[in-house]
Amino acid sequence: MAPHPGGLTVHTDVHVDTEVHVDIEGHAGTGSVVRVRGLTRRFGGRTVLDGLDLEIGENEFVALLGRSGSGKSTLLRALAGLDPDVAGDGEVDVPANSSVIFQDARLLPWQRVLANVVLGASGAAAVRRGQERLAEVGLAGRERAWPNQLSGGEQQRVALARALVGEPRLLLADEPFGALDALTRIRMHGLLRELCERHRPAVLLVTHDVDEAVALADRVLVLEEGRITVDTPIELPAPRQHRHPRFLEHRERLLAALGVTQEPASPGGRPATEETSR
Ligand SMILES: Nc1ncnc2c1ncn2[C@@H]1O[C@H](COP(=O)(O)OP(=O)(O)OP(=O)(O)O)[C@@H](O)[C@H]1O
Repeated sequence: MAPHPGGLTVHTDVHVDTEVHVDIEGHAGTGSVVRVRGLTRRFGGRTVLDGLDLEIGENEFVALLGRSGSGKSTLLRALAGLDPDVAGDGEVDVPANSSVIFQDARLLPWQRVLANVVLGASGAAAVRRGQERLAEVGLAGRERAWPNQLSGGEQQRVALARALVGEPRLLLADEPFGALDALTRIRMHGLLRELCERHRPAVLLVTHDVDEAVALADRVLVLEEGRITVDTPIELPAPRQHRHPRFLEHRERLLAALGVTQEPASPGGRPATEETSR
């Protein structure tokens, strides 16, 4: 993919202990959408990110796992430019055209669904793009609804439509399906993959759900003690079946890396129909 034509360079040198460089630019020639070197984040005396390195390629779907409190959201916030206080002799390079989605949809309650998707943009082209994205997330015909007339899953679909309306090069997602019931979550997995295959952003998905990571990602990372300690490609035939032996192998290895001891597989456990359309 060609470098983003509207690439913009912003240097935010934050002098806390030392300095960190946050470059938001086109990355001509690097082949990476995200490039992080030596990122450190401290809260008081506690070091949460400790000289972390990370690279994400064009169109790559990366999932980030880690125990609770390991710093996943802290990393995502730093990449999203939402944390002015990152410190260290580090570099964070992310594209200017990035989007973020969170566990809660964060829609504006006083704006109708379509206005929430296009957020401030006006004109026929913006409206058409918004309508297209809404149709892609299965909400055609709901453009004039108010957010509180939608279910939690539908609101999250609107958030996804909004995140993709500007064709971002990078989509940052912080536990976007964490608040949804199991069935809705599986449907959203299929939808997210489909949309990512169509719009081709690079994705960093923060999740605590190992199955979600293995079902969706091209690569899974584990964050531990401030650094990426596991970086593993996931190669599985599509559609990904949760009961495929290689799915279970990845799952076991990642659970072990997270320090979770597995119970023996129960025959009546996960339904055989669970799959993700990728
Ligand atoms: N603004 C803040 N002030 C002080 N400490 C913070 C702040 N934000 C995060 N922390 C601390 O940094 C650590 C990492 O938090 P973070 O939310 O990044 O973890 P996480 O891996 O996303 O956790 P979870 O999976 O539970 O959401 C935690 O110990 C948290 O208490």
